[in-house]
Amino acid sequence: MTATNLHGIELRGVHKRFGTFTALRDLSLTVRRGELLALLGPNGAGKTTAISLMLGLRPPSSGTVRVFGDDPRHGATKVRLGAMLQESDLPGTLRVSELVELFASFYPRPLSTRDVLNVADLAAQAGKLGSTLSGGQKRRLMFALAIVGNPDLVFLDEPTTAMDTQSRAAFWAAIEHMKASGKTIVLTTHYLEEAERAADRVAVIDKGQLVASGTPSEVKASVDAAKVRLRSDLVLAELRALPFVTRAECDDRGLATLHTRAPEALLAHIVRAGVAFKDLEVTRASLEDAFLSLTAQA
Ligand SMILES: Nc1ncnc2c1ncn2[C@@H]1O[C@H](COP(=O)(O)OP(=O)(O)OP(=O)(O)O)[C@@H](O)[C@H]1O
Repeated sequence: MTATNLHGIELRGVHKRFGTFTALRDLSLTVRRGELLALLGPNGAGKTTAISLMLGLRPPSSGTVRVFGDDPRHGATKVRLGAMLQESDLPGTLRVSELVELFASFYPRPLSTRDVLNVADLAAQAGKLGSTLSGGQKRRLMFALAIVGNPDLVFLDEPTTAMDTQSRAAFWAAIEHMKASGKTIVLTTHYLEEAERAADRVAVIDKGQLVASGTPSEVKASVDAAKVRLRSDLVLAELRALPFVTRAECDDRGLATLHTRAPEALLAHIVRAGVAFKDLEVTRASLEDAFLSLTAQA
């Protein structure tokens, strides 16, 4: 097996232009087999465009896209992929189970309709017409259609939008199950706490460019990852001069906020220097804080 084949997906120097507008700029990204990658970015960042390239729905303007070492537009690769896109029209005259069966017929080794309806929490709606489903049920149906072909690689574009708490829990349980069986999953979401919990790696795209990638912890550590709050006799200039401090503020009641990537080292220095302090509070950045900082949306 070559190094390329070890990758589920490999994008190299990908540009995608729509007329004069550049939606993706020099995007290089790999997704390893069996991992869950969360593609994050503000509205219009280029996430859906990137997914459409990985699915082979569109060619890149330049650069290369490989899925399981091959062009995703090849038929042999296509049948290994499943996708749940943001907008999809379905024939409203077919029942849920009929739609699942129809999609199953496109694939060489599909899952059983019964299993898929159970996994997607849709067993109770099996006899309903597609057009009569609620918004959340429609998302669950789209999920069912994405997985019925038993794909090795699944793309899920904002899968949990419109799902209620119970559907969301069922969805994440299904994802865990798919991960455990070795599937590769790429999803986009605006729910960063979900990405933080479920993703092996995240990639943050802003204005068509990759601005960060790595495990959620690595991405958090790439920004001012923690805030240390305390009261001391140090004045603002002294606080700012402390090692490991990237930024510092002080409110009018003397409570200082020190931004740092190394809260432990900063505190060790403060203690060693014999600085007296009280009201200590250390807060780690969430993935949401890192995202806002990376995409300058704060
Ligand atoms: N077919 C197209 N023709 C022209 N511009 C397009 C086309 N498809 C996408 N774009 C533009 O490319 C940019 C990226 O769009 P894309 O849908 O990939 O963003 P996104 O990150 O998925 O956003 P969202 O979070 O809102 O779904 C946007 O500015 C969009 O208007």
